Amino acid sequence: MSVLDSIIDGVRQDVAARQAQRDLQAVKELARRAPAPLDAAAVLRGDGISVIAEVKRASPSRGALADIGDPAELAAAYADGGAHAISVLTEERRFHGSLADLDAVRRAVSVPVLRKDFVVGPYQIHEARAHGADIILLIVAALDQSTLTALLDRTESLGMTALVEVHTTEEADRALEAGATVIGVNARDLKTLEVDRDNFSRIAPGLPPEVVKIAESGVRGPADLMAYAGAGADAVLVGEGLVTAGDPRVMVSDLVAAGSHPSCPKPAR
Ligand SMILES: O=C(O)c1ccccc1NCC(=O)[C@H](O)[C@H](O)COP(=O)(O)O
Repeated sequence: MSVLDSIIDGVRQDVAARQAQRDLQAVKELARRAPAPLDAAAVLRGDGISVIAEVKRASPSRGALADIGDPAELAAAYADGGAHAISVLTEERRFHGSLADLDAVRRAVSVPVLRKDFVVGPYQIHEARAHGADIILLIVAALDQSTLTALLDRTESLGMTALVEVHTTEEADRALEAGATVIGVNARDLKTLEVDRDNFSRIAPGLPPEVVKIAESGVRGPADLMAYAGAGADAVLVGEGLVTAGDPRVMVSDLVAAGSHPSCPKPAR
């Protein structure tokens, strides 16, 4: 079984357990009562290269990454450093995340918040909204085409932004066919877990100019952000580099400064 398949297997079990406690209608009702979502796509396509800073406790490739302490404090430090959005891993078994982390981060920051998980059905989208998320991750490799399209439509019907993640040009074509307007190219191969930053420059130039392009994984400092910017990124998503940094606020601030420097390339629209 591949790493992705085994993660999805656990996620399906965990979603079923939560749904047995609180059914879809109840979660939809909580989502309806949540404050309106922020326009994350507008934030991410703004001036300069946007930085999405991730609350990431552990990963399948590295195991435990850092004792991040209070996720609210970490997220507040990211926002203080100028992060344009915060990503929160909520998958429990391999990333040690939780919906409690999402709640804590939502309360701590006013920038858009991404629920980063392995979405397999509509329940998790309403759940994300109920917990205050503005953005949801949809991984093309984990979804058949009709499910991807239905989940994208469901996300947009709730006023949220779907970040559709691809790893290959074929997946990018599927994302576009489904109607994705915000596409993340992940440098981490989901089979080998190897990070290849050049994956972005192989795929992003083939995406339409109006699509918001996010370079995911492998950013360890401003030079990586600049390289992604040169290949057409509107935004970068950074996890491990930040949670293992001595001072995450300073590292975010260095990334934001690099991404807004006049010498930093920005995609022409
Ligand atoms: O991080 C992993 O090991 C991983 C393994 C399998 C599926 C997804 C995985 N990571 C999720 C992500 O996409 C990253 O958390 C995100 O892009 C940030 O990457 P990084 O800055 O390299 O931590």
